[in-house]
Amino acid sequence: MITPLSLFIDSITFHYNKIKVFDKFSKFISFNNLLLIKGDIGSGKTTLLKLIYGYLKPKSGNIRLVLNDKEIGFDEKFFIHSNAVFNFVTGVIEDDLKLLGIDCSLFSPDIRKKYVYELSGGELKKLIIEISLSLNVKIILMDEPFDMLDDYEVNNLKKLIISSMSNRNKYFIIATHEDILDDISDQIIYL
Ligand SMILES: Nc1ncnc2c1ncn2[C@@H]1O[C@H](COP(=O)(O)OP(=O)(O)OP(=O)(O)O)[C@@H](O)[C@H]1O
Repeated sequence: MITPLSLFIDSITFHYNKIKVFDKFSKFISFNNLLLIKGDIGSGKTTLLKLIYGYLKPKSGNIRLVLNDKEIGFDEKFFIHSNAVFNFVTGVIEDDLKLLGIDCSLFSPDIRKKYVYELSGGELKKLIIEISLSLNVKIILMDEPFDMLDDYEVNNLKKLIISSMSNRNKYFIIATHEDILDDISDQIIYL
């Protein structure tokens, strides 16, 4: 049986210079597999995801993910950017796989020998999602995962998320303006 993951957002305030995104925002949510973050354009979905991951720090308040009474560490999470190019450090896919400590043979030479710029936006997004699933991390955070994917790929990605939730015991926190995952989510934060 899966153990619920708890997200504690305790009175956080965050702003970019003069743009205030969160003002003493609080939320406590416990979920089994999939938490969605939804809201209008510019409502703060990406910012909240980055705060949960730890890319950004709140100016005040605090934010924690807790599993089995233990706070989740930075190395137990993986963040997938809305523009997947930002997930690749070296630009050579094989070198990035090595950096992440991934067995390169899991990926075909046709893919791993390529440079990031040789893949389309959709191909790159699929690749980074496959990479994240092969990592030994519990929690995968995704920012707008369906951008740049066609209908066929959107459905494949949904199937991949469903199978990873049940077979690999992964937790997903996904910021999206799409409704495609609503029916399989445990909880939704609306901003
Ligand atoms: N690096 C930044 N510097 C300044 N302002 C920013 C920065 N990033 C985001 N913002 C502003 O913060 C607010 C929230 O942005 P955020 O990207 O979190 O929203 P979002 O809900 O993810 O938007 P979208 O649906 O368009 O992806 C917006 O008003 C945006 O203009």
